[in-house]
Amino acid sequence: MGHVSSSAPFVLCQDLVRIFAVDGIEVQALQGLNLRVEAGELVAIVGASGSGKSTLLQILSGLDRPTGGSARVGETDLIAMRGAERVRYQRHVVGFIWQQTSRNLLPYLTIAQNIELPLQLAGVRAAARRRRVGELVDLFDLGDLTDRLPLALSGGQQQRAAIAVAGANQPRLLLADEPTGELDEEASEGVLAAMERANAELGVTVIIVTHDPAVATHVNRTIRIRDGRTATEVLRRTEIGDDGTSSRVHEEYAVLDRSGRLQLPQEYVETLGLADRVRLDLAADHVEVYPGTEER
Ligand SMILES: Nc1ncnc2c1ncn2[C@@H]1O[C@H](COP(=O)(O)OP(=O)(O)OP(=O)(O)O)[C@@H](O)[C@H]1O
Repeated sequence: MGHVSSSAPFVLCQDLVRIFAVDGIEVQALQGLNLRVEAGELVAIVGASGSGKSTLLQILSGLDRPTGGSARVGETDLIAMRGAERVRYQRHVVGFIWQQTSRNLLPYLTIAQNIELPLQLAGVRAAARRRRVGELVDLFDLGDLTDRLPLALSGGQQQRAAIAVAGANQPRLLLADEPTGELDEEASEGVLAAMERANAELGVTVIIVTHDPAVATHVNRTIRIRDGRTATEVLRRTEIGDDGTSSRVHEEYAVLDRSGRLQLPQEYVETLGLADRVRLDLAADHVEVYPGTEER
């Protein structure tokens, strides 16, 4: 295994390719995707249906293996890892929250028992388990719900409990696939706030895959995937105006891959009717892109 410099990001995917073969037909779910996430970040991954978001999460969770490229989380090489290391990775490094609320919790265990189970499986002693369950119940406002079965909870409450379960063993990376997909707006807000709390209080790096535009206000970086590649990123930061008031500013960036490739936003392409080839001009401090066929 190669040496990892201390400046490497916590999550690093390079040129990730995932090809599925169905009935002899190949589907390229990921076509050279690049992703960097620093330790402690809270990011969202958005993109149209079929753009490869779930495929990426399956690879990061250790459930699936890419066809090509490299993927690393902390010290773990997700492509090289084998049996025992894969199990250790899934139990201790990543936590996962599914869209289907019913898939995250065992229906015949109470909320407290659900949170305790991963601790039991990890061999945590009874006293420490009780203490940890108490902390998670407080952190995610589950106090009145601990003795209930999952089906006696609302969808939003179930997802908050799912975050507590996923965070029980102090994972370093929390992955959520459409965690608000089955929820109304108010319940979604509660779940996204709980993801923020997990990030801030448990210090876990969080990646949320979603269609939900509301997520943008809860994260500092939104990564848009198109056709299995990273297309653009929106960074959110606080700007202090001349009058001293602060406001949140969103800035959109196109992502340049290691080979210098870039996806232009679809609306630019359509507005200027760009197709096949474009003409590039290098100016002193920027690059200009012109429709290739037009006489100028
Ligand atoms: N196990 C599989 N077998 C065959 N094809 C697959 C498999 N998983 C995903 N695909 C295909 O790969 C592409 C990307 O799928 P993926 O589920 O990653 O997209 P997505 O962005 O998560 O979409 P959605 O938002 O609808 O969940 C799609 O064309 C999909 O049909």
